[in-house]
Amino acid sequence: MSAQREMKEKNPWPTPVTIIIIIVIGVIAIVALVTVAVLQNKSVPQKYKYGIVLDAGSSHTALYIYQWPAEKDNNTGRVEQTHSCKVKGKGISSYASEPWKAGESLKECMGEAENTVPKERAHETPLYLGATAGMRLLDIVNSSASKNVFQAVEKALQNSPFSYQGARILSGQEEGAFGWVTVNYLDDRLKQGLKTTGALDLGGASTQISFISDNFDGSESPINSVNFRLYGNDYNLYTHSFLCYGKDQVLKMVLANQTQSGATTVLDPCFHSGYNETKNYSVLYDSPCVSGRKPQEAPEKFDHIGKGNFQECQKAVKSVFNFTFCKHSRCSFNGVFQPPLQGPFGAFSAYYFVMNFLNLTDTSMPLETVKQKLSQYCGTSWDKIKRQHPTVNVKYLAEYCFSGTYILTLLTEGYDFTAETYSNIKFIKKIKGSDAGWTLGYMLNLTNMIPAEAPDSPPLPHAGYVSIVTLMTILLIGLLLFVALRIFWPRCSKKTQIV
Ligand SMILES: O=P(O)(O)OP(=O)(O)OP(=O)(O)OC[C@H]1O[C@@H](n2cnc3c(O)ncnc32)[C@H](O)[C@@H]1O
Repeated sequence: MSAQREMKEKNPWPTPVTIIIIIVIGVIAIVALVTVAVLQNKSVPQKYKYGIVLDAGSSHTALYIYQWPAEKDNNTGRVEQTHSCKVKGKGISSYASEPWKAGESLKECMGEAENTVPKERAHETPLYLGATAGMRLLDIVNSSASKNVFQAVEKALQNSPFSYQGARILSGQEEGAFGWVTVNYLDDRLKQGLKTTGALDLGGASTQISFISDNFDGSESPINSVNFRLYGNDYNLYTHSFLCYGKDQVLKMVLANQTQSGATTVLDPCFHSGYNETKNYSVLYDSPCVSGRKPQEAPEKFDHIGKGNFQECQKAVKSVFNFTFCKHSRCSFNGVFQPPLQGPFGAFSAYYFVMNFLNLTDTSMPLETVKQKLSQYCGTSWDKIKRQHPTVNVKYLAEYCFSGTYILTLLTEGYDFTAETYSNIKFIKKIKGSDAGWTLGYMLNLTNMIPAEAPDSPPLPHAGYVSIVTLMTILLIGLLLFVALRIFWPRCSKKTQIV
């Protein structure tokens, strides 16, 4: 009896039971923590928000749908293109005489947008339409026709389930700057504050060049300067848009230069030998880029006959650039200021379509070789070209010699890329699944998706945080168990000895 009392005084708890309880609690805690960690890190179905931009270009309209993670609205989620749709037919500016058709033309792509954006998101999905050089030109020659086209387009878009935010003509400066934002956003250069890529955009009616130059602070030519503060970095961008220097308008200008005498036959070095089409003077001179030069005594039609000569084509193309006047320290052409070229460049839209067709996107190829290959292509007969490419749109096919020659002339003579700096250009269509062009930059700007300051980011990602808490708790429980065993185990041993 006294021995039993002594034992109870020395060892007041039922030691093995306590240990078992501690172990069970410890195991339950570990299982609970691991379960929480696993569940927290399990991917849940992503919810997205959407934005839609219609690019109403001179040659055609395209619709782009962008998406970004819904819970990352605070400017940290990545915006990506999820769908695009090419509107059938020509650009909206071609509907000047029957504006209602401009609205009608958008219906099919708007239908695709309704099928892509989840119904419950539609009412909060912003929808924008931006028109570029085609509408800029129409606005110059016939501003009331331009207004009518916009009215028709607005009517069609207002009837959509999306949150329509308006349709307007972008300035050339905006087109250049937003193209630059798109390229650098998609390359993750803005968020990380990396050196930026310049943007070269070739459309049907205008062309843009935009880049950051250490030698440009905007003071020499303020109209070419756009200032941005993005993710905490300041950018002073040089940008210029050349209206009428898109490839369709330059083709008109080159042909206009060759038809000044009002000839009935034009032997054109930029078209393949064997090419022969009868064309209308009125169609050739219907644009404000050439209309002032229409010969007075022009017949109704002319025979456009190909000669297929690259060197002569280069001369013909060069005639549309004016290098004779420059009131600045340096100019590209037509008296437009341009600082020295700097950095890598992404060249997209028609730059890519044309160079890709010609198999000339590899800019590590010496410039001379590129010219030789193009010269060979231009010298190929029209019959052979058609036979080699039976599925390619004949209008494009007939123009690739001219278009390639224009691109090389614009880059080298116009912008001053040399044999050395030509390799700084990369011909691109898409970056990480999104088309290169002004539309994404435009939407990012209008939805304030790029903050001026770098957003505060947590020191650890969520998964890392959960893992560390789990690890620390396991270590703590282990330590507790260890201490408990150290305290109680000797007593247990002693107890057996006593008993
Ligand atoms: O910016 P603007 O000047 O308004 O023009 P756009 O928006 O219509 O210009 P795009 O980038 O859509 O197209 C540029 C040009 O490339 C032409 N184009 C489109 N696809 C092409 C292809 O596969 N091959 C050759 N040319 C193509 C198109 O007709 C235009 O002349």
